[in-house]
Amino acid sequence: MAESEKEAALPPKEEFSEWYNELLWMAEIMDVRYPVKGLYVWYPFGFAIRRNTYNIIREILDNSGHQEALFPLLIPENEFMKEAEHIKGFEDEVYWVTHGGRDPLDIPLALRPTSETAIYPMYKMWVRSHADFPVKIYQIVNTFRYETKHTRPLIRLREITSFKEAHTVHATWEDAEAQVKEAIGLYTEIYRRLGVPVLRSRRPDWDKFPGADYTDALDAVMPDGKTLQIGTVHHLGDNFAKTFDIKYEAPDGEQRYAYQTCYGISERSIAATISIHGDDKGLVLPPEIAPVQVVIIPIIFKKGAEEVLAACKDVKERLTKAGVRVEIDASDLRPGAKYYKWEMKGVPLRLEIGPRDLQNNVAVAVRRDSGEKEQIPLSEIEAGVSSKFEAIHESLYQKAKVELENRIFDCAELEEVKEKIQIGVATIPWCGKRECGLAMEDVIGAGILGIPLEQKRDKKEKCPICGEETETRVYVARTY
Ligand SMILES: Nc1ncnc2c1ncn2[C@@H]1O[C@H](COS(=O)(=O)NC(=O)[C@@H](N)CS)[C@@H](O)[C@H]1O
Ligand SMILES: [Zn+2]
Repeated sequence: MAESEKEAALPPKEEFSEWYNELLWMAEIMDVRYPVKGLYVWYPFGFAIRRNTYNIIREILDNSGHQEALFPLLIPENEFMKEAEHIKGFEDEVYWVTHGGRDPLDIPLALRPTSETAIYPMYKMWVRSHADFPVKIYQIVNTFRYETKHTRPLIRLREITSFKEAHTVHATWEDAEAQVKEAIGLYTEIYRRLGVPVLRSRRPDWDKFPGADYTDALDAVMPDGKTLQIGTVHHLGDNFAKTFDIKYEAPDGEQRYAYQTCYGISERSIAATISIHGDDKGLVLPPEIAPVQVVIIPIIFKKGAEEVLAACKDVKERLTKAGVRVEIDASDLRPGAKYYKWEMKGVPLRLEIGPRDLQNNVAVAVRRDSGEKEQIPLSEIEAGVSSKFEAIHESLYQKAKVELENRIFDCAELEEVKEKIQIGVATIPWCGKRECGLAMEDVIGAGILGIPLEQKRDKKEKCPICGEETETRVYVARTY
């Protein structure tokens, strides 16, 4: 895209919605002009962020006993329609393929909105004995949901292009429960690697995944105070095992229904990372996912230009050998225009090298997140750069954690909740009864997000609806 096309300025971040849309375009992450609502195009730069992010997800899953596989996109209607709860949950969202060429298909095929009904008929054939457990398989695919709410790139798509879904099988309800806990831990670690702090909570029963016993979720708090569900872990009980007849031979020779979990992350992981770390100048990327981690800017004067360029090339070679993704910007743009361009793209570290720096045998390192400038001796450039990366990641994560803490408000009554959820997440006591929860949502005009997974139950308070004593507080928030 020509530089001139992007002369439009990036709005300030506090105009979050406009900032977000403009940034996806100016940093060349997504092109939203594709002529189907809810479908968007990954630019190469954005796609590199996706690749680096999903490398982290794969690493963490593969190192915890998961295996990656791949199941078909199209699901025959008779399989899709088997689990009543699941259907109810997805009936209005599923796309159907009804023709092959001009011939109507005798069995319509669903485009997977999620893959339980594609995978579990196969699990029925694969699972034989308790010795087969735990099955821990995941796939990273595109899924399709006919979302009727407002679609948004990376946040609410009709084609979810980066849907990582894990589907596990176990002998007992308790084993599945332990797997849910492991998955929550793995997701928390994935988000720590992205510098994104999360709220972890159990969704209220009326908000759980269709066909699940319960749903635990990870939410990020976005700069506008709304929460974004960036990961969910579902305990499926033996509901799907009964529907798809997934049985195993127990040690005592008995045939038993299996217990299952499933858990998913989508490109919302990237939406949260961009939104939480970005600033008025554009992207601020955690080094591990930045497509360009270091940009070298030669400071050229007539005298000594060759030496400077030669030194820049040498630094680039050494950093490349050390596994760093590095570019030299030797274009004829003015230095200020170069800084603008690479700051927009969130390059974590800029190295400036001019004739004086050469005399002192240093490069000037400028951090994208803090703007801090520091000289690094050229002889230690690899170690210097990698320690800068660690400092940047740690500082991004700490800053985001403080920001999150500042957006959680313990409220005493519902009126205060209504006010606080305009800027963040409120907590309020809840007796746990459905009618009180739904009544609360009516009064507040927003949903109960969930019961925090780690909750200090140290004092008795009163449910604001029925007055019953309770030790439980819930998160309440506006959500995407
Ligand atoms: N329309 C959408 N666009 C982008 N991400 C979405 C969309 N719908 C859901 N997601 C993300 O996908 C995650 C998993 O979706 S889900 O419905 O909660 N769970 C499942 O589908 C289960 N089968 C686990 S994979 C959600 O937590 C949310 O982060
Ligand atoms: Zn109550």
